[in-house]
Amino acid sequence: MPHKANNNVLVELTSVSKSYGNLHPAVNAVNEVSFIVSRGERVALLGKSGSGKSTLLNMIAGLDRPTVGKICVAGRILSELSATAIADYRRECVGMIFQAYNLIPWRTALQNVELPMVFDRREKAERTAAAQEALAAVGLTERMGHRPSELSGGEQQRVAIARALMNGPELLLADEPTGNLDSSTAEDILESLRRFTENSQTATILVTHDEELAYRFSTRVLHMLDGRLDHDSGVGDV
Ligand SMILES: Nc1ncnc2c1ncn2[C@@H]1O[C@H](COP(=O)(O)OP(=O)(O)OP(=O)(O)O)[C@@H](O)[C@H]1O
Repeated sequence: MPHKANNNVLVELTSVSKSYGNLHPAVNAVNEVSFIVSRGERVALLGKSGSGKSTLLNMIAGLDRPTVGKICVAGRILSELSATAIADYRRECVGMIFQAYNLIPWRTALQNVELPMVFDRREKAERTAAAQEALAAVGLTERMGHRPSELSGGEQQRVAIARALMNGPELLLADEPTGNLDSSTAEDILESLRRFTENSQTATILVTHDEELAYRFSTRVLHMLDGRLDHDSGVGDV
């Protein structure tokens, strides 16, 4: 029977490994990892410090390349893309959020959110309106003119979410996004991320070492251990 393509598959990793062979002894940060993420899923990558979570996320983001193995996202095989095509992939397909927010300190919230649209064909006024709408969606209408140092940690992370969603990504990647936040602010942030996957054409992969958070947030938890995928549990399986 001919193989039937599953249009729901957004991310597919096949035997992905990453080693830092120039070090002695060589470090196998990620070892033979394979998994599929379908549209509509919220997946947590859970593991202890050093288990390879960030390395894996960065490879899916196109920030780093596997030593061996294949990563396919939204029909693009990342290892076959040129540097320009990887930049297009990152801009068109991926939104990324980090624990440290990574906002530009001398720019306002609005300017930070407008930033990913610099290559956009839209008029400046249209881009500003889109950024205002994104900030309103995360509840920051009153804070648009503030710089990061004038915002709380939770507000800064919401600006980072608005920025990550600005180009309409299919895949949202979040690396310990609530690591610096108190629990109630963290819950607000997770709620914003959950809303993203309400549109079933998208998916989120969230890296965390916090087991409770992983199960609370996601529909599926991938356990990493020493660079390997230890097990894969649907929420409700445990
Ligand atoms: N650029 C690098 N050069 C050499 N080794 C690296 C590099 N980046 C990561 N590693 C090593 O790869 C392994 C996995 O690191 P990684 O940051 O992916 O783990 P992690 O699970 O995200 O950890 P944490 O939760 O502490 O961020 C670690 O042993 C780390 O020391």
